[in-house]
Amino acid sequence: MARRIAEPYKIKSVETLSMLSYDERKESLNRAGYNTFLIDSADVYIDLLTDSGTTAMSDEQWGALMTGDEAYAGSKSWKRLESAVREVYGYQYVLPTHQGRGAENILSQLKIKQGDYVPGNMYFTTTRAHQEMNGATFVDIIIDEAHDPAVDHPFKGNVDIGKLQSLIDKVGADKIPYVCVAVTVNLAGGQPVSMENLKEVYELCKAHKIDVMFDATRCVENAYFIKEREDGYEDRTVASILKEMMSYSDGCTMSGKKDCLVNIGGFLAMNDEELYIRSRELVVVYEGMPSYGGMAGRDMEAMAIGIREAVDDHYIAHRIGQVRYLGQQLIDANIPIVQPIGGHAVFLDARAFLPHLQQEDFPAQALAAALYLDSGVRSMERGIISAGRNNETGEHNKPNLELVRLTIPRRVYTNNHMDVVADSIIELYEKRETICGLKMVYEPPTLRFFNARFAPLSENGELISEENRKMTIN
Ligand SMILES: Cc1ncc(COP(=O)(O)O)c(C=O)c1O
Ligand SMILES: N[C@@H](Cc1ccc(O)cc1)C(=O)O
Repeated sequence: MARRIAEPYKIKSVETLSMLSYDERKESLNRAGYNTFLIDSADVYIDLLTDSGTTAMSDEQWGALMTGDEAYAGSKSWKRLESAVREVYGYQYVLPTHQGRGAENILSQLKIKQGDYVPGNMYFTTTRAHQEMNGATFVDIIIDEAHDPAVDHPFKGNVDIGKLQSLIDKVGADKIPYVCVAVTVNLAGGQPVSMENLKEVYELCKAHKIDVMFDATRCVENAYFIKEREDGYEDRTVASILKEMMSYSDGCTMSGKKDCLVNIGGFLAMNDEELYIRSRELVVVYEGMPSYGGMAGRDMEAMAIGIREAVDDHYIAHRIGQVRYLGQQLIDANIPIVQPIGGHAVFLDARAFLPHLQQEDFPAQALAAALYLDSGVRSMERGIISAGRNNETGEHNKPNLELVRLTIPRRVYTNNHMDVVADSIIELYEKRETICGLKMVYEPPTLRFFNARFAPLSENGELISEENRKMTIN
């Protein structure tokens, strides 16, 4: 029998969870326009909206907050953060930003010219928004398998080298300022990229003098999958695998709110001195001095420690193990989820869960709302709403993946919480045909998923027919 792994930490401080009744949850969902982004956190029982900034910090991180150097210039805390990034990721130059999109903004402004193309292994919302705002067209070069939730592939985040080569042949290397490789791929289901693929992409790009910039947001999780799944890496530490991964890139943008184990922060890193000098100019304009970049000294202290804690082999094994613990319960109950289970989240396949709904009825949005109603568990739509509209035609973009993301915060919940989530989803699946679709009643022009509002399509205005409301908690 495989031995089970327990949390590699013990709990020192706790936060009480709120447990609303069905009627209270219904009211809250109504107020939020059936959009889980708009539900008050005080009304949420188990919050799986995101793994971003929701990490529980360690006692060492909390302790280090007191040592933060809040100097406007030349902060000691910045020096400690810079050393951690250099040591753990291996890049030469580092600039702090308030979070990941601060780094994306600067990179996109400096590298992209009107009419350029930025290939990437599936889009991410904020990343693509910055690329497009600077005049580029995003081109998806992920392998086809990534668009099929049911296909099993150990490295579903891989770049399709053929697609990248065709784009270079078609538009020319001088129209491609950089290739953006996400490790892991959030919207594909937290799927990793293999070391072999990273090497191939880097070699092809170098042959055409194209830069490779990683979206390193969940790079430690990616390194762990390489250790587990790729020949020759099983005996290596995650730290050494991570460093090798990063050597196949020219720089990265980083949202520290994920794999740096902090609640806020980010950075832009690179090896090219000229790009660094130009980026430093923009950091001053958008973020602050290059020795704090939108972060307090104490935040930089916490991040320097988090960067090192994240590459602890016990931490990362438990982290991925907990996501898998939830996913496996759903697989065992025949619930359709994206397979294999990814690094930061379990993704429900809403189309297969609610086959009676059309994609225009927003099945993933409806399922996320129904899950909240059933048990107070908050998740996030990652489907047609997140994909937005086509800039030219104004039509909805219709992604193949219509998913509900159950994102597990780092070091926050126990496996008992995962059991509660699994029970609720399994019960919802049993009464799935009683869940109706939604119509959008308010649509913001950009990143609409954050603030859009919806209403149930049923005649009586109920999302789940009342007689079927079976509560996990009340
Ligand atoms: C893959 C990925 N890239 C970039 C970002 C942007 O980071 P931030 O939220 O810190 O701006 C996020 C999360 O938002 C992300 O998940
Ligand atoms: N990156 C974070 C926060 C976020 C969520 C949705 C977005 O589209 C953009 C940002 C996440 O994936 O959860």
